[in-house]
Amino acid sequence: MSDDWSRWSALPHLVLADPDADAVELALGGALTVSQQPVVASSPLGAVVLLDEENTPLAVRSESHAPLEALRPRGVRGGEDADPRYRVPALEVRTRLGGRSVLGVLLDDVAGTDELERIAARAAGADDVVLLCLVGTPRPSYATDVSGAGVVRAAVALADELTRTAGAATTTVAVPWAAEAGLDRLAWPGEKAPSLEDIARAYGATDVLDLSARPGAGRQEFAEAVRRRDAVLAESFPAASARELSGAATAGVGPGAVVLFTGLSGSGKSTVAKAVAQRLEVSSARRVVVLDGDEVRHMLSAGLGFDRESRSQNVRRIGYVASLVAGAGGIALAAAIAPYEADRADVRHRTEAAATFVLVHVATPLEVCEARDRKHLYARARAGEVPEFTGVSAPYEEPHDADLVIDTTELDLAAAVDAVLATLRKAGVE
Ligand SMILES: Nc1ncnc2c1ncn2[C@@H]1O[C@H](COP(=O)(O)OS(=O)(=O)O)[C@@H](OP(=O)(O)O)[C@H]1O
Ligand SMILES: Nc1ncnc2c1ncn2[C@@H]1O[C@H](COP(=O)(O)OP(=O)(O)O)[C@@H](O)[C@H]1O
Repeated sequence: MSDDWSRWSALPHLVLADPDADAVELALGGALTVSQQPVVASSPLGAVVLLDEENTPLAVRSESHAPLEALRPRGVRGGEDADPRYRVPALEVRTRLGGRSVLGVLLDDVAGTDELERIAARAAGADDVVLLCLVGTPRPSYATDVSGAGVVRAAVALADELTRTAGAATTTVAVPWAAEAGLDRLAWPGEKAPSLEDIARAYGATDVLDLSARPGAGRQEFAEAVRRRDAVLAESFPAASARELSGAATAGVGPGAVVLFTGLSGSGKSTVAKAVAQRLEVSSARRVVVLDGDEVRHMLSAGLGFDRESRSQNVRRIGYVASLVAGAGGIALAAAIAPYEADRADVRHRTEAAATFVLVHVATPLEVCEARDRKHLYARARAGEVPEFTGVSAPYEEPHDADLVIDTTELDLAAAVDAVLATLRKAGVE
């Protein structure tokens, strides 16, 4: 990893769309050969710093065809699929399994019983099975209702069962790639793009079973059952009755909640919000949406700056969308600096008209946020390169109405998540 920020910060920056950021992570993890360094189609020639959509610097390329150099530990991005227990780089998995006979199974959806049987049959004689879950973007069109994190969770449970029944040690790995992103993205023009099988071999597989890119028999039956259910609801019930019936069968009843995480840049808002989302996906029947300030600024608030008026608009827009999600029964986890009391109050009032509002102050001290300086913004703000930077040259109005205050210096991530979930439960949201 290169820590020499002054060397690369002056280079042109390129924010990558998710499939390109996946390609970069795959390359940094050692899943591609040197000639298959990802192209990142729109990349300018020459030296460039590559960032993900959250503006986190991922890698630097010192000249057009030079290999990428990681700027993040192991090149791993954030996000709900990025649980470090499973998001292990190809090289590390390959090294761990070196010299053994390994069945690599490519999965991009939850496996059915029929697929489990195919894996067990093919695994006979193998020392190891690696379940390679393709968690990249976009999700395959037939499986968009299960998230990458969901596929990993189901595979972990499957791995335990396979280890017992097939007798081969089974591990699960989240692979930052989506078959639908197009393998051509992974090689320079004129170079040979790798196949999915090549990628599986880069993770140490000596035999490959590809179950991706098509729904299994059970999955097709399930889709058919859902279609039938929807048809019965439409034909045999008036709309209002159908809504109640399907709502009772699939989701939490009644309005949901907005959780607004406010605090300085680097305090831990996104990390805690995303971890809470991951836990709620398992424990709650409600749909969960994360609105991350940094990401929102690419779309909903594109073009807005960091002066008081722009921040105010940004936070109120986030609050508006979040309150719609909550009014529809979902849980919106919004992470934004939201430095002004008046804007936070606006979000509270808007939400409380239809749902529950919880304010979480992520009160990690400025010195700690500045020491973390994940995006090197504090250093640049101190150098006068980033004007109006919260905590340095722009104010942060401490909240007096927080439902929960957490300092991520004192609380580790799991404890912070527990505290947020307990606060939600206390507010009556499960
Ligand atoms: N001047 C200035 N001040 C504060 N932050 C800055 C600034 N310029 C860019 N950034 C980056 O933008 C992210 C904060 O955006 P938010 O939408 O959360 O801010 S706000 O609520 O509108 O104040 C923040 O991301 P996080 O670190 O995730 O908080 C910064 O990466
Ligand atoms: N207990 C903790 N909770 C959350 N983040 C933590 C914790 N300890 C260390 N960190 C680190 O602090 C940084 C917080 O960054 P981020 O979540 O993007 O903050 P924000 O969204 O507030 O800017 C991450 O690099 C994260 O790994």
